[in-house]
Amino acid sequence: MIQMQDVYKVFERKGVTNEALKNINLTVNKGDIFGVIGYSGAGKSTLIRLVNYLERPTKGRVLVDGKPLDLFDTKQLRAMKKNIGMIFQHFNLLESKTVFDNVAIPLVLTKTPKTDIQQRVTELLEFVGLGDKAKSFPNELSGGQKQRVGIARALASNPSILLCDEATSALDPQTTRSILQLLKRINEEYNITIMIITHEMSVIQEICNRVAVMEKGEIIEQGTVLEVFGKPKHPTTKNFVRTVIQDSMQSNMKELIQRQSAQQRHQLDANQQIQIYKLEFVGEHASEPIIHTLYRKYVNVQLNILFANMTEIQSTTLGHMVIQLKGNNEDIQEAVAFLEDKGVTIREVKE
Ligand SMILES: Nc1ncnc2c1ncn2[C@@H]1O[C@H](COP(=O)(O)OP(=O)(O)OP(=O)(O)O)[C@@H](O)[C@H]1O
Repeated sequence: MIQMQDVYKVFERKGVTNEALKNINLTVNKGDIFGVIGYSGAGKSTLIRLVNYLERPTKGRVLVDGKPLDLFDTKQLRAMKKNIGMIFQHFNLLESKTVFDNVAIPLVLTKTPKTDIQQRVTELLEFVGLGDKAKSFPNELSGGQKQRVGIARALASNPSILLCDEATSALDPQTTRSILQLLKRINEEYNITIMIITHEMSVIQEICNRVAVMEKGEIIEQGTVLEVFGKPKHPTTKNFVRTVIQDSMQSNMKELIQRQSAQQRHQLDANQQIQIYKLEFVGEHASEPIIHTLYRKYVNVQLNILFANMTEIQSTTLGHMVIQLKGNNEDIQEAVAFLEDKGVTIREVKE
């Protein structure tokens, strides 16, 4: 478990003060794959570097497995660092050493017997899918393979925590996916807690169970991935979510519908109206035939689906829909009440 309590980090250089982290409070539970997302300069790298004490907080406390790092002596800090592996965007491999020797580095540093090193490195290379690359040099590998070496090296000392600093940012989408799947296996099979920093929401969507969104050194929103993707509150979070979930129509579609609705309104009977609503479904509501029931039950209301999208987050379906309801006000309100009763979040869209 990793905890940060009221953490601040201020950098001072040549008389210039830079408040990189402000009032950070977060808990990463054992077994989590915890994502931290933010734009460049938000403070993500500084935050993750506090966990293995590459940076020290100016104020506040970082605890690993309930123990405050600021109270550790040198020996305890060394043991803590052994317990925390880290992988990097640019892999940080030694070009002059073979794949085998790169993975062996942490074990050589801790004076592990040669036979144990041989066994452990061979086992790790098999695990990351590089069993046949032991004698290769980093410049003979693809980006994805280099990151696999980085992962094997980070696992060499049997850590219980793995920190990933933009680990897939230099990789193409397909390679990114395979590396993320490998991280998921590490989390599940070795029960390693993972903390990932990224600027890509697709990374969070793919493997994280919890997420914190950072902006200008602060955490502006955090929660389960389902909560944050389902109901983002802060405008920056909404922008990130929109990069992976299309929750509304494109603007040219909106204009077309506005024009059509305006024309239809001219032809309405005196007591009729047209209303447009945005619906959000989460979990089991997304799989129930709610719209079908609405259509069958409220025969005086004409239903028109203008937009629909379903996304899977953490094995739960998230649905977004825009519908047009035409009828008299009372019937429309009854239909809306039915949807609310079914747990659908519904909001009228004003044109
Ligand atoms: N060693 C340092 N000395 C001075 N300022 C620093 C130092 N490290 C980071 N900063 C500053 O702290 C702020 C946060 O930087 P950080 O690298 O943590 O952000 P980030 O979200 O990881 O950005 P990026 O995605 O671009 O790496 C920035 O304004 C940066 O210039």
